Amino acid sequence: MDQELVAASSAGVNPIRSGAEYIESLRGRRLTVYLMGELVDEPVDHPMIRPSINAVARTYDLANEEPALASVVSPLTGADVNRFLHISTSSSDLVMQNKMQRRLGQLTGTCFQRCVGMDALNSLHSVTYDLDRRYGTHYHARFKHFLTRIQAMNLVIGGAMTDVKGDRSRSPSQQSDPDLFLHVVRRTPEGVVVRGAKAHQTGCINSHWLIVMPTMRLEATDKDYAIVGAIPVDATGVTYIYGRQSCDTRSIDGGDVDAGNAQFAGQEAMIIFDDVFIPNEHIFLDGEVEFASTLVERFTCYHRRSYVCKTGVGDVLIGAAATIADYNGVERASHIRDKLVEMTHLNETIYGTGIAASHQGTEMKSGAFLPDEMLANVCKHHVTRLPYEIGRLAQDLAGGLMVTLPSERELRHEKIGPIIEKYLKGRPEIATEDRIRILRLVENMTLGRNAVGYLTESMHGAGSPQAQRIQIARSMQTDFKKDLAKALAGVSSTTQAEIVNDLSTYMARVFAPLRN
Ligand SMILES: Cc1cc2nc3c(=O)[nH]c(=O)nc-3n(C[C@H](O)[C@H](O)[C@H](O)COP(=O)(O)OP(=O)(O)OC[C@H]3O[C@@H](n4cnc5c(N)ncnc54)[C@H](O)[C@@H]3O)c2cc1C
Repeated sequence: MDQELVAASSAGVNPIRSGAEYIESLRGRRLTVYLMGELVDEPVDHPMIRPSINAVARTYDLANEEPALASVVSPLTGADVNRFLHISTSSSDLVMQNKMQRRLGQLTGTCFQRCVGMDALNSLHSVTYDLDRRYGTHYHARFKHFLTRIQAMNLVIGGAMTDVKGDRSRSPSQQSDPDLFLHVVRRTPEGVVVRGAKAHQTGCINSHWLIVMPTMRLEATDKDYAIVGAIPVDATGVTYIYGRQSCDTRSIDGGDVDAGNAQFAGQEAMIIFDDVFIPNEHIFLDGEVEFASTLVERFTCYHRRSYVCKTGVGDVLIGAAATIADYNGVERASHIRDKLVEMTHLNETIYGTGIAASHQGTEMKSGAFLPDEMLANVCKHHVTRLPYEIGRLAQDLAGGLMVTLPSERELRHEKIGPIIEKYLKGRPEIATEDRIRILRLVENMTLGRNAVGYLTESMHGAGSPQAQRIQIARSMQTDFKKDLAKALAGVSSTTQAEIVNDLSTYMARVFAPLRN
């Protein structure tokens, strides 16, 4: 076995052959992991982390249970390797990746955390090759050597691309704090030292190695940010700050009902790289700024009338989305403004149908007025859909941080708090805590406790969507509409005047004279 690689990754001395062996390979690594304001002693045994480890373990077991689906003969080792570590060399390979992904989704019902790594490996294969051809460098051979060893040991790779990014309107070298994108701070003959932070990192604590990559197109002034390298998960200087997921503490409440899926879960954490050394043999791009975009491009791919109440809630959500765009420094971007216009358009569509239902109310014999039945049902039917789209757009504007933020305990933590303050900064003049508060509000309204009212209650309150469709079908006067069409097309002898005289039910309300 490759003792150097084993030592560097703290995995066992033999290749990992099963999910159980994979779980054992993660023990005793002495990672620095903060969760809910405390250092985690052994992530493998933590009840909030373990379901995510179980999901990765399933990728190993599937390779044994269905080898044709989840393993493949590697041209690098000549042996069977897990498909997540294989470089696709045919469209069939790519198709088989998708089939394996679909199956694992069926088996775990969650994110099994290995796709970013797989996609990073596949994109780096061609990027390092093209780099060498352009510059006469030797990245491709290095990369293949690294991958061969990873395949032989059957390890998990995490793909660390997304930087914390600070003010989104500024490039890496224009940020008020240079560490808001991972960059090289020192060079030695043996390698480079990097500093920065990567956000939303899927399965990073469950991996053996991380591959850090630039997150966006870079300019000549961003040369030190153009760095791709492999880092063992337990490298000196690496700290993990675990993300909170909505309802995550249900896994420590006892029982296995309320968690919904007690066995499997995803995992995201923020990774702090505090002067981490990468030796030359694990560097796959260094300074070739124009290849950053090549890498990124190759890597990358929503109550009837009274439910107008939801438009008030929607106003708050639109305000939160506009605020986070402001805090991120992107408020003037045309697509951000357009999404705010779209959110407002959808919100006012609910209001418009609701207020029209009331406006077109009819007097009952008691003297009381009844809202228009058709329009009230159309309003509620919109409510079963449009808040979801408004929420989707709010999540779009919020960014992924709303679901991967560390807890308030980390924010208040003596040691980790200042790191959170530094790395979760958006526009420099905005307090990090204010940015976090708005992101938590969007999370609360679209995924947390108040999503109960804004989303699921909108779906089912005052009747589930089908109840409105039945009412709409009853009032939609299709025969009247057919007659209109037939008269104009000349296939009927009924005149327009005769049809107009036949107005009834909903159409009678539509054309009723307005009363002052
Ligand atoms: C659950 C989850 C798992 C993830 N796993 C991984 C992982 O394993 N590895 C990894 O590297 N990344 C991972 N990501 C990160 C993912 O790629 C990012 O969330 C995504 O790229 C968006 O970045 P952001 O979250 O920083 O949002 P932001 O960049 O803050 O975007 C918020 C909004 O601002 C807009 N915006 C941003 N910048 C600009 C600009 N300059 N001009 C105009 N508009 C702009 C965006 O279009 C969006 O509408 C994960 C994310 C999530 C939510």
